[in-house]
Amino acid sequence: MTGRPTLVLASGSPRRLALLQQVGIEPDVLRPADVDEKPSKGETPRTLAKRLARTKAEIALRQAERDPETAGAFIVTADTVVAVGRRILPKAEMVDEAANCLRLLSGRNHKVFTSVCVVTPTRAIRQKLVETRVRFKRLDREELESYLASGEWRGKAGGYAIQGLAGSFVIKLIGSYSAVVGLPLHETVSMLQGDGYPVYFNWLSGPV
Ligand SMILES: Cc1cn([C@H]2C[C@H](O)[C@@H](COP(=O)(O)OP(=O)(O)OP(=O)(O)O)O2)c(=O)[nH]c1=O
Repeated sequence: MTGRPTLVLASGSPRRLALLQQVGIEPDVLRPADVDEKPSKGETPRTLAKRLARTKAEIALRQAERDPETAGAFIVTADTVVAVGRRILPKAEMVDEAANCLRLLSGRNHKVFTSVCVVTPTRAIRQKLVETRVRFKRLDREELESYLASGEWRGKAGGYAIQGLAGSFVIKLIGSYSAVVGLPLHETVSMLQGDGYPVYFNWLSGPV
């Protein structure tokens, strides 16, 4: 027993776990919620991020209620979508997809939409959407090829990870850095805290 409510992080993203841990929050259970991430016809990037974060929350809630360890637990889910205008970039799994993404992002502004849901012990679903504008430098062939060779783009929305090598591509960012990595920390913490999760509990025992 930890003396605090149970927290489920319904995500398979190691980045989301690391972000929560960065602010002293240690999920008790990691249980990814699998959803079909394909955009619906005509769906905007913003609507897609909101829909997927919410669907993950609904699935995670159903799973949580079937397990006595997690019934009534806090649940956190999120979804990150990268877009150039209305065009939604894929979560790059193949090198060609990543190359196409990076060519689109090179020398331009793009937007990263991250939506986060918190399911409360009373089973209310709170949700926020964070929009961040990112400007990339122009990437020449050598930069592009070296980045593709690094493999850091794999499994990342838009084919890059700002927390790694691609951090050097960013000229300007307006919004939330943590939201680009995958979880907006300010919004997540304020929702958890607003519903009574003791966010500062672990801070009291010194450096994390
Ligand atoms: C843009 C960007 C995305 N990403 C990652 C965060 C997410 O893991 C991923 C976006 O895909 P998501 O579908 O949001 O998340 P996921 O499938 O990886 O994890 P889960 O649904 O289980 O929570 O891209 C970075 O790590 N850095 C970045 O700079």
